[in-house]
Amino acid sequence: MQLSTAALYSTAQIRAAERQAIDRLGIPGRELMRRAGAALFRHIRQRWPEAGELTVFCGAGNNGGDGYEVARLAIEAGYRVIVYGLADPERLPADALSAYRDFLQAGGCVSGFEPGRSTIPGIVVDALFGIGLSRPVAAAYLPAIAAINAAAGPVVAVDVPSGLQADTGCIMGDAVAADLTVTFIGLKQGLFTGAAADCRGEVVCDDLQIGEVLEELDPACRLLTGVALPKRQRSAHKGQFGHVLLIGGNHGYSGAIRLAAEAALRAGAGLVSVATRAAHSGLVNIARPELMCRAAEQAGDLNDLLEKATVVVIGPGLGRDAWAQAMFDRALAAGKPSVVDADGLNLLARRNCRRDDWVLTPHPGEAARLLNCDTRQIGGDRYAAVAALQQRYGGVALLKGAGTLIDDGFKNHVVVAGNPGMASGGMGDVLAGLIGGLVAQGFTLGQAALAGAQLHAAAADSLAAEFGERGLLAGDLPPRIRELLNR
Ligand SMILES: NC(=O)C1=CN([C@@H]2O[C@H](COP(=O)(O)OP(=O)(O)OC[C@H]3O[C@@H](n4cnc5c(N)ncnc54)[C@H](O)[C@@H]3O)[C@@H](O)[C@H]2O)[C@H](O)CC1
Ligand SMILES: [K+]
Repeated sequence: MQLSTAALYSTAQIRAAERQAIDRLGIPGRELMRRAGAALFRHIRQRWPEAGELTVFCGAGNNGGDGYEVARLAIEAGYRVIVYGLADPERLPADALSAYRDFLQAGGCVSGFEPGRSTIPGIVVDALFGIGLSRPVAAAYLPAIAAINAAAGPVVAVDVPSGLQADTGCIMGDAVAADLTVTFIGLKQGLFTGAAADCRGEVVCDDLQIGEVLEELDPACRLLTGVALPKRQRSAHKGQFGHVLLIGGNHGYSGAIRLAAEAALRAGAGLVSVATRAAHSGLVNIARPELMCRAAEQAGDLNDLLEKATVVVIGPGLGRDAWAQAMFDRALAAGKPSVVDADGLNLLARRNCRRDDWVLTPHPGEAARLLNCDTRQIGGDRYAAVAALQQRYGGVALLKGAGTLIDDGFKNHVVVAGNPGMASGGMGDVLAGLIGGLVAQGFTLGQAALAGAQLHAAAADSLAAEFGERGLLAGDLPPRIRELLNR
């Protein structure tokens, strides 16, 4: 399996790279800032070649220094430039203070920002905060963020959209919604998960010519951008592609297990069996005769199915009643590689056991139950949450949501594909079945989770591009997944 990925870094790693560049390569911080300003201006001119006006909002740190740099370059290029200083420039840190003084030297001047009165013409540059934002944005800055978001012109975020925490992707009170983020040195992990999807716009990275320093760092995590599955041998037969057993579809939820089972088939599993309520066993394979369907009303009804299964997917439409508990306990006792989703996770939260041979696929609410915390805490730091899930329950933890995270205990990956059209019932069932179908074919749990999450989101993006996001149905995905995984 071929994965296409990009390195993502923590702010601590970016700062370490800056220090290395300064100490080991002998590149002064002020020079790095000059390069940052030049990169910013280059991207602005490339993207908006007709523009001639810039409004720059500068904060109290070196992010603000980058703002003064780009303002100076714009003045020197003949742009009309307005700069709003949200903090006293004379108290800027050294590199930024030097950039500010060069800006004045070039004929620039700083205005005070007056909400509702100050004009914001042309391209808007957000240089309020970068990687230095660590706590909720101070109230004095909120009107400026609101004004930037209300501006008519395109918004360019310097390094990180201000208000977005660069390690967690959490919005610290309010955040700039940028059309373009020009980030420096390396991609920050917080740009690609959680609420960052509403702030980052398009992201371009300029390494400030110190990329060599980053290469020595082990990236905090990796951005998954593509997956390619190996071609099949001509002599292959279905026995080589495993047998998925899906357990779920309690009263009122037969559709969930049906969606998961179809996804397992479309993933390429050799055989797919469904164990569900007797009342549903005749329904689930209507219009999908390839599915084998068995009534299971007590634990013993699973015995022979578990024996034959390569992988078990437990949870879609399972419910939490006595039947669900019996199915869950029996399935776990079989000790087969498993994908645990939906109510399977809610039952697991009651037991809190740890294994190495399962993939857990919670959404934030299920993750909160598994970690006995509040859903807000999950959103507050999704990276910490997925790591906590993996450490506590073992195996592979996959935390769904914008910027799905996958932690296999060794490496953390982020899936940047996906869109709000996926916020509809059954999407999780399809993902669970897809991952099960990939495990059945011999991919490791980690590979199946990564490829499943990527293919699932990429299929949703492909369909949304063709038909729009609203009205995208979980059942639309399996055929498109099949197309993508054969490319
Ligand atoms: N040579 C270099 O260091 C380079 C830095 N680059 C740019 O610098 C920023 C990081 O700068 P830093 O000064 O560390 O922090 P920030 O400017 O991001 O912001 C911190 C600044 O804002 C104040 N602050 C922090 N949190 C809050 C808050 N919640 N409310 C209000 N004010 C807050 C804090 O006191 C500081 O004054 C990096 O992102 C790059 O843009 C260059 O790009 C490369 C060279
Ligand atoms: K910024």
